[in-house]
Amino acid sequence: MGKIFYIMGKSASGKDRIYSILSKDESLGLKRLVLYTTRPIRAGEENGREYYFTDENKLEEFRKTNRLIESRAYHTVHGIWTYFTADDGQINPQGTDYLGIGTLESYRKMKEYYGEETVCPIYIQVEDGERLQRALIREKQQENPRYAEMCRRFLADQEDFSEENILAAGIRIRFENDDLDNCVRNIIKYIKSVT
Ligand SMILES: Nc1ncnc2c1ncn2[C@@H]1O[C@H](COP(=O)(O)OP(=O)(O)OP(=O)(O)O)[C@@H](O)[C@H]1O
Repeated sequence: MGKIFYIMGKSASGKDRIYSILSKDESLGLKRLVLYTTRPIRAGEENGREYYFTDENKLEEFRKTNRLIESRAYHTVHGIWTYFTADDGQINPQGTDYLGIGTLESYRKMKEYYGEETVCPIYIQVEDGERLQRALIREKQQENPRYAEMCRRFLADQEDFSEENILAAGIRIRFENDDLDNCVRNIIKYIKSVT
């Protein structure tokens, strides 16, 4: 049985960067699990790489056909953005290992759907001040920086990823992303230890 390695962490903790490095590592051979979102595509993103950028109609289609594994709606300053995982045929954890990104809540639903032994959490953490600084630098590089949304996410993460919620989700191991290379090395070691 293959594993689904599931990356989680607060905003700007480095999930996308780490995901990108791990997905390219041939020695791991992880297949990318691409989620769906209704949020607008950001500069530098590509449809089908970070996410499938889609709309509410597609979400409803998956819901009606019972193929919606999990969905979460964020009430952003730009309207409601929904992120979701759908059983669209891309996941067949028989021998293949997958790599995905999600939240604590979606991790819980993934465990319900695929079984606890299949879904392995990779929780990334960064000191708050450093993380906010990285978020701001990243936002400034956008064509239309969304500073209010950045702040909203920073505050929302404090609750969503409270210590209580992290422990309740059953997350026991955490990977510190102060130095990216070192963090990735530790994650690779972990992945190889469970596959
Ligand atoms: N170890 C590191 N040192 C310095 N900068 C980093 C490090 N890791 C990631 N970054 C940078 O921090 C920013 C946030 O990283 P990234 O976009 O990967 O975070 P994320 O967790 O995917 O965020 P979000 O959930 O908001 O999309 C990026 O500009 C990234 O290049």
